[in-house]
Amino acid sequence: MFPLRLLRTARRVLPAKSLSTTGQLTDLTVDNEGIATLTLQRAPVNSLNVELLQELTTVLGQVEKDKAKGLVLTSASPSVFSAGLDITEMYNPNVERLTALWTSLQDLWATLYSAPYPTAVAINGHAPAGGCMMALCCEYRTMVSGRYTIGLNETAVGIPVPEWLIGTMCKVISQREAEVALNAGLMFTVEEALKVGLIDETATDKADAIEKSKKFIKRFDKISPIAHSLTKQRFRSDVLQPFAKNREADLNQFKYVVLQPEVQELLGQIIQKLKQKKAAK
Ligand SMILES: CCCC/C=C/CC(=O)SCCNC(=O)CCNC(=O)[C@H](O)C(C)(C)COP(=O)(O)OP(=O)(O)OC[C@H]1O[C@@H](n2cnc3c(N)ncnc32)[C@H](O)[C@@H]1OP(=O)(O)O
Repeated sequence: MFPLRLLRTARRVLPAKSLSTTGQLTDLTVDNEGIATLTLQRAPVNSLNVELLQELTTVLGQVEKDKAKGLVLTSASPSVFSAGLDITEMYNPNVERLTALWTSLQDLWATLYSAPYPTAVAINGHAPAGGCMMALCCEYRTMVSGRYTIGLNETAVGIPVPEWLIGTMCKVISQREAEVALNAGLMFTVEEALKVGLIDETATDKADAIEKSKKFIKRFDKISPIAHSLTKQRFRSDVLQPFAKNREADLNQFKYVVLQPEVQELLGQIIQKLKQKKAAK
């Protein structure tokens, strides 16, 4: 039996900006056709800390409650969609905070992946790890052309890719392409991402990416919300259902791995490298 929240029975078309909210770390606006745009705005690189993850999940709940026609996800940064999990949250962590980080990530993934409204993403810059995860949850991906990269590079930072995220990736690109990329933590250029189907189309700039995302959302104008949401749910339930059963084990595995001395050492080196890179700019 599907949870009731996954069924969508009606849309409301609201006046422009009527749902507009500005949280600290995100911004939500709604245009005059009822399409919501959710912008990540945690400078400098939208790295996902506990607060950003929780705010995103709360805002997605609001988009659902207010029956927006659909959602476009994007970022306020000129060159980074999201740098993935905030590495400083995983280095020398407080275990309670580490638990909150992973459970908040699980909540965000489950909420966005099972969103009953149409979702699209305007990827306006780099999208490693958690950035790629958010993009993969959406039904349509447009990425701005440029020297950006996208992919699940978790193994390169010492973290195994969780099963639910492997499942999410394998719904988008072939299992073979996913296995090769995820085992080695490979990132795709925009051209490579288009070739393997990780993104659906390229855009010239952010405005173009948002326009293309909205065009995708408008495809559903003549589709019944209940038909869309239930069909989407049926495509995704084989990833969502095992996740719901294994959340606790998934959390324990993440904490076990992150707290290993060699993973802590690697995370420390990555933080150091990022600092040196900044200093060399
Ligand atoms: C769904 C996840 C499931 C499993 C778990 C996965 C674990 C992870 O997600 S680990 C994170 C993986 N992310 C990365 O490996 C990306 C690391 N960052 C970069 O490669 C680059 O920063 C960038 C390509 C995203 C952007 O490059 P750019 O030149 O524009 O900016 P920088 O000078 O490198 O960085 C600016 C600033 O931001 C800090 N920073 C960058 N990434 C992170 C991060 N992931 N967490 C925390 N902080 C980050 C960087 O240190 C700089 O900070 P300062 O301004 O204070 O020096």
